[in-house]
Amino acid sequence: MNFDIAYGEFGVRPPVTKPIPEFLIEVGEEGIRKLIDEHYEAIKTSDIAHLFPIDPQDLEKAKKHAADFFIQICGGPDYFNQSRGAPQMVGRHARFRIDAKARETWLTLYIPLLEKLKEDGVTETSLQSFWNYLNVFSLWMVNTQ
Ligand code: HEM
Repeated sequence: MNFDIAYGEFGVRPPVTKPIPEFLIEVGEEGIRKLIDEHYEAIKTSDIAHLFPIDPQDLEKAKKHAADFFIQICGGPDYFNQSRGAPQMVGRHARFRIDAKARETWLTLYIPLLEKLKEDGVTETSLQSFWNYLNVFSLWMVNTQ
């Protein structure tokens, strides 16, 4: 697996490829919810913690919305559209100051979690595809220089 982080020019949104369907098939909806939960838990002690909700109830909501989105983008039911409406991810992130370093932290926190999924038997092809999606789409969320 290649968990290299791509760097782009500020304001440029490279084309994104969705994760392959095998990722959801192998990990399952509950597995994706667990992955997102662990990512948010890891964020709590990182240098991007200040961007995220402190209130436990708000944090649980944030986890649910994010997991709904990832299940949907991985080819599952459209939970996010049903509960939140059109994704409009760039717009939803606009009120947070996300710079290249914040994105790098956000992405890096996924690496040990994906490595753990590999140990659990998820194929490298699926994990690579999910990583590639995160790697490229997270560039879109960088809104601060
Ligand atoms: C692949 C890239 C990303 C995806 C798909 C993604 C997805 C999401 C989704 C679905 C939500 C919930 C939006 C809502 O329901 O209103 C969200 C919220 C949020 N995201 Fe991201 N995100 C990405 C990258 C990032 C990055 C790089 C950062 C910052 C380093 C970030 C910070 C946040 C914050 C602060 C929230 C608000 C949490 C809350 O209060 O609900 N995101 N993101």
